[in-house]
Amino acid sequence: MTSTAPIAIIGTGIAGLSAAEALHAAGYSVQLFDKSRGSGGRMASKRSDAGALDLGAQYFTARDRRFAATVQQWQARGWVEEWTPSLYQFANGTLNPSADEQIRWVGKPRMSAITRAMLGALPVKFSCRIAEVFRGEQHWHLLDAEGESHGPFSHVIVATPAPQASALLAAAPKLAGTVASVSMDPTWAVALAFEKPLDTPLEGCFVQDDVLDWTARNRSKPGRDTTLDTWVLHASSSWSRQHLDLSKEQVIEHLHGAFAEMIGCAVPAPAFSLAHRWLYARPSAAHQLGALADADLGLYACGDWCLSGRVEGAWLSGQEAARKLIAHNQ
Ligand SMILES: Cc1cc2nc3c(=O)[nH]c(=O)nc-3n(C[C@H](O)[C@H](O)[C@H](O)COP(=O)(O)OP(=O)(O)OC[C@H]3O[C@@H](n4cnc5c(N)ncnc54)[C@H](O)[C@@H]3O)c2cc1C
Ligand SMILES: NC(=O)C1=CC=CN([C@@H]2O[C@H](COP(=O)(O)OP(=O)(O)OC[C@H]3O[C@@H](n4cnc5c(N)ncnc54)[C@H](O)[C@@H]3O)[C@@H](O)[C@H]2O)C1
Repeated sequence: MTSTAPIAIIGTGIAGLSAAEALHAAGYSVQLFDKSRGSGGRMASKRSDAGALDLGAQYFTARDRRFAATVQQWQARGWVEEWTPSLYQFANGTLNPSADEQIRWVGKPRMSAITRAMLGALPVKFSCRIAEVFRGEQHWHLLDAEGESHGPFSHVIVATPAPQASALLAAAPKLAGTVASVSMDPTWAVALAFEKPLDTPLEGCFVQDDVLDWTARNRSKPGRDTTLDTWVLHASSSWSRQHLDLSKEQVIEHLHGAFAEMIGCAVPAPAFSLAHRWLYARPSAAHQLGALADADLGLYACGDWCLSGRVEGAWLSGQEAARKLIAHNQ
């Protein structure tokens, strides 16, 4: 397809932005869309009375050579820093230190700093939920939830969680079928902030119990607001699924209780609390899809669900979508 129309990218999480960066660097023009008010998706940070809180991705590792090289560049630009928490694990009702040698990265001063910087000056429309992707005679067009049409576009990259991608890929039934077979698990996240620091050295903890999966001292990450002692708690996938429709107040109460039982020090009532439900937090299983493409049509899909369900997998999937698109147009 020869065209000077831009490429539409739906989703400004790390996968969509990874694809956007690669395409922009190769000389293509892109137009991004996101239903949210800002970029980041599951790497977004919530601004709150207790400062910015990382409610989704907590840190990320870089095991792939290409991703590791990119993270080095991010570090050189001041977008990320190593986080070296005092790590614990909680299993069989016992809390134990669990230090390791793994390098863990976080965005600085908040997780969303990475996608904010990647977005730079690329054209984007926020608060724009795309409801339909359809093809005209020569080009693609997008219809948003308000009924407004966007286009023309030469290609479309769908970079949303799999369950949100199915409907957008209806023009390519094979891709839509593959996406429909990917299921994703929810995660309830709760943030608690205490006036007085809790009397514990713990800064990150892998939890194996019925309710929790993970807890972290948000303010132990580099560059965070330290006025209050802020904590982020993640419920396990199974608990989250079983309690999907609980009110936020009830979720806070349950997770606060489980946290107090686990942490081994006095936990007062928090000065501040909030809950957030991630409906599509992580793929139920890892896949080896790379990125999906119907290159003849010009429709692509990428996201963490194509690979590992982690920040690294999402970034790699975005790179793969861009690579496939560029290769087909050479
Ligand atoms: C609670 C939680 C904890 C996690 N912890 C870690 C961790 O510690 N380490 C790690 O490596 N990974 C972690 N992850 C996973 C990591 O956050 C994801 O793998 C990664 O951020 C996914 O990026 P993505 O670009 O594929 O998708 P997303 O970040 O979900 O981006 C998709 C974007 O598409 C937008 N969108 C969706 N539908 C539409 C539509 N119709 N129109 C317009 N826009 C739309 C969304 O608003 C969103 O911005 C965690 C995730 C969660 C939820
Ligand atoms: N809650 C959600 O919705 C999540 C969605 C997607 C990912 N989530 C968590 O992200 C991290 C990232 O995984 P990783 O990059 O492979 O990191 P890791 O630090 O290597 O941890 C992987 C896994 O190994 C166990 N583990 C690692 N280090 C220790 C340790 N020092 N002590 C005990 N156990 C350790 C632990 O089970 C880790 O989960 C990962 O945590 C995803 O769960 C959440």
